[in-house]
Amino acid sequence: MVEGLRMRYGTHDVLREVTFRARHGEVVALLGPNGAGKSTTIEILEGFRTRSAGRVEVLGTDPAHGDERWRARIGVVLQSWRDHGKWRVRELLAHLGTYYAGYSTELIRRPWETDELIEAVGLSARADSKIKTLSGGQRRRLDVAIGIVGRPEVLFLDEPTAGFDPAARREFHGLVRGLADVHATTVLLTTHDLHEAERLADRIVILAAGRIVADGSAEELARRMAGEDEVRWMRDGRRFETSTTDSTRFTHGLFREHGDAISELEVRRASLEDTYLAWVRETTEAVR
Ligand SMILES: Nc1ncnc2c1ncn2[C@@H]1O[C@H](COP(=O)(O)OP(=O)(O)OP(=O)(O)O)[C@@H](O)[C@H]1O
Repeated sequence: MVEGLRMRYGTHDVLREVTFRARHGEVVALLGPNGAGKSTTIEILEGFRTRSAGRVEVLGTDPAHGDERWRARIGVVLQSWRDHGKWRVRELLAHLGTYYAGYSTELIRRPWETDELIEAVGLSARADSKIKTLSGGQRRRLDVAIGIVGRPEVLFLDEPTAGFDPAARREFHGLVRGLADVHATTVLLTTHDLHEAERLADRIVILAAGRIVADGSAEELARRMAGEDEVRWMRDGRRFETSTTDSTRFTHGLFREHGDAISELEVRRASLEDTYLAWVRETTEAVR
């Protein structure tokens, strides 16, 4: 839960009145362009940054005052573990898991059993490999395994698929969906990619220039983001152009009125991406 969150660096407001909520077991994508404030938001929720104002709660606790028990319930996927190249996958995960052993609850046994975890992230074939020999995609899976070894109730992923090829991206989406659907993990991830957010998230929160521009399911946003189509045509040797939210109705009217006099009709539908980019542009210009 985030309410009226603000973050200021010096005189620069990076987050202004940011408010949103993630429900239990939901995948929420924080979507926005570079510099929108996504990482800042996620780092405040992880307890790694101190906010300037507003209310924030993760699992009922203010992250600024989260104790070890709270931290054991949170998973954070950081950048790759480059320092542990000589460790083997199973070895590292078993070792990191020991930190969580004292934090089991009646419902959740911590840590995740090492081989089960390795299988869940699709690394069984590499369980005995040294980390430095993993491919980029496999390394990212290991990063996720490290983030979830304590069976977190909430998982934070900051741009998890940056640098992935399309196949690796799709597999990764399956992994994240599985965590939410099978293990009821609440997931908050950041991305620049509208299509990724649409495919993966139950809810999309669009952030631009430190403000929330929109918040809803992909379908809700698609409905709200139905922007204006462009219609072009020729009549009596003249070129016409208009924008309309209902191009079908408009062209019906056009033919009813002018019939055969219409030629070279063109309809260009606004894509979700056009509207997303327009919203981001408007917000960014408004705060300048
Ligand atoms: N420690 C800091 N000191 C001053 N300004 C900062 C600091 N950290 C971030 N900023 C500024 O805050 C703004 C938001 O940055 P943030 O990293 O949260 O954006 P982002 O949406 O995650 O962007 P990206 O997609 O590029 O990672 C940027 O203008 C950035 O320059």
